[in-house]
Amino acid sequence: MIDQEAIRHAIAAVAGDRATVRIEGERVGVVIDASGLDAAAREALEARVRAAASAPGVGEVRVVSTAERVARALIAVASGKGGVGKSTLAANLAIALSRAGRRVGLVDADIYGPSQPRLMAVEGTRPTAHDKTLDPVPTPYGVPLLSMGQLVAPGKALAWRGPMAAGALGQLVEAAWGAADTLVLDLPPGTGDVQLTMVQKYRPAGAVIVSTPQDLALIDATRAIDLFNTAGVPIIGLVENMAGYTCPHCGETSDPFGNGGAEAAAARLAIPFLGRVPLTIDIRAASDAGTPPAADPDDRIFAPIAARLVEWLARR
Ligand SMILES: Nc1ncnc2c1ncn2[C@@H]1O[C@H](COP(=O)(O)OP(=O)(O)OP(=O)(O)O)[C@@H](O)[C@H]1O
Repeated sequence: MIDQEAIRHAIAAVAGDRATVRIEGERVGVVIDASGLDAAAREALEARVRAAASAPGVGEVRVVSTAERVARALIAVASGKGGVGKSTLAANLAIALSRAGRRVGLVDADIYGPSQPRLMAVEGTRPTAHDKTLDPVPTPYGVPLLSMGQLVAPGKALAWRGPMAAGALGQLVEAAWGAADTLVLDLPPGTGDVQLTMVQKYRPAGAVIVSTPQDLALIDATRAIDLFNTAGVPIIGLVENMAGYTCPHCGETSDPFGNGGAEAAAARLAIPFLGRVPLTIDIRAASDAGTPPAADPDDRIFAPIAARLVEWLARR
């Protein structure tokens, strides 16, 4: 006969209320809640629990720790319509956030035109899977990636209805992201059913709205904001892309669509203005070549926007 009370007492003495104990016959099973412990602390605690459980008469001791759960923030990057540079921004923000110290993964949910594999220089690389869980594809920029484009043939997903797209997105979001604390989510452009289902199902911590100066005039950005308001997702702020044209020859910036419109629009909509990204040939060429400008140590465009996101994440 083993002394169950004594064993429970000994385990509680070393593990407090982290341990859940089950004793059957001469077998002792212990589940340890390892949240907040690093690998070394978890192993040390497991060893102490094992020793405490190994009382006279005990035949077998099994100790398992629940995997450390990482609190992961999902940041949606969205736009009211296509072609405004949402994917470019998502890729560069993911890299800039990583350079700012966050552990970042990038999820490309754009079923209409998944462009992240090209932007992140891993076109043609397929993710592997284990136990039905996808392994994100490493990229040269320290930000692992999973893209709808890696899962389905080009054009196949176009006819998907909201729930199907959200189901596929689930596989990407719930992949083996390991220690990543931030997932940047490149949403499909527009504000239809597909986007709403995705947002409701995977509840991002916050959303970044991308728009061009002319897009703002067309109120597409307002619709994107409405989508998140409907879903109860906070808006982190607005980024103006293709703001002013910087001449590659003389370096001078001109504003064919006027200047300051986005800031005024953000103020009117009562959302923070996160910054402007100029329209430059360099950004286009770098995107096509799979060398995102945010990876450049001299980047002065995306780093300040990422700094505002880091601040927002720390405050929430
Ligand atoms: N600031 C910029 N300067 C120059 N070119 C840019 C800039 N931002 C985006 N582009 C270019 O504009 C095109 C569209 O950008 P991108 O694919 O990022 O837009 P999107 O909003 O994600 O579009 P889609 O709706 O197709 O997903 C790309 O060729 C990209 O390189």
